[in-house]
Amino acid sequence: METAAPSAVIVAIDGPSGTGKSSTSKAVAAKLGLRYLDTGAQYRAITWWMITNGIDTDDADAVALAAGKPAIVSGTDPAGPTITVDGVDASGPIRTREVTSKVSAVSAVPEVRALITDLQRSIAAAAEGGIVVEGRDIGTTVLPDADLKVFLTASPEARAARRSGELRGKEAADVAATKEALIKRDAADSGRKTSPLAKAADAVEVDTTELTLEQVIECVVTLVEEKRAGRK
Ligand SMILES: Nc1ncnc2c1ncn2[C@@H]1O[C@H](COP(=O)(O)OP(=O)(O)OP(=O)(O)O)[C@@H](O)[C@H]1O
Ligand SMILES: Nc1ccn([C@H]2C[C@H](O)[C@@H](COP(=O)(O)O)O2)c(=O)n1
Repeated sequence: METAAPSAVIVAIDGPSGTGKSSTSKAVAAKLGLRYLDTGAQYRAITWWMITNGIDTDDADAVALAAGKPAIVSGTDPAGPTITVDGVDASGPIRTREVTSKVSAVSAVPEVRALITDLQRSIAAAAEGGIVVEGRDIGTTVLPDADLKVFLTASPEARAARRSGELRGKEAADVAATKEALIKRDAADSGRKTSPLAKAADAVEVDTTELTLEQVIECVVTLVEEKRAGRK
């Protein structure tokens, strides 16, 4: 595995869905002048490609056979991260309900994980000034030598309320449905055989349930600065 330049700081942020990984990672990267990689977006992108190309996402053999076909490219500017599939902007389509409901099945296929993991490692290695990479298996599998590993958690109620807050004008009943959907997705992501959602043994766990987003960002910035100071 290639490694980034010695001065670069590599930060791995993992955790279940809705714990604040993307918001925190983007803000930390922007504050510290680091690149930013949303690995969930890559799994969503390959899932979207499977759907639009008529591949049955529950057929692991078919998904494995097609996995190498799409070209997925991630832009790592924290002020405007991008994702394209075969040159087409996929940032909108990857956030649909259909993709969200199918992404756990596609991301559980070992051939998909092998390809996307290689892509993630090459992006991290190319980030000369350092990078914040967020996902489910970054600290355990993708970048086990990361300088700092953070595992974000939050109660299912807090996560569902946060997600429902994004859906303007919806009924309160959506909070219950959202909570059920995220618990189901976490169970699938934690239960798969290949690099499941898990906290690395050396990760710092941060429970964000009672914290504002700004407090979480400040906490992670401090952890990165402490690591940097320790390396001098
Ligand atoms: N500490 C917090 N307090 C309140 N709201 C928060 C907090 N952290 C994140 N949020 C909000 O919760 C929502 C989900 O956050 P975000 O997308 O960053 O989570 P995530 O862990 O990346 O989710 P996923 O894994 O599903 O992509 C966003 O609307 C975000 O603004
Ligand atoms: N490192 C990763 C990142 C994501 N996934 C899978 C599992 C998630 O349910 C899905 C979407 O991620 P999100 O956009 O919600 O962060 O992608 C994974 O398996 N490994």
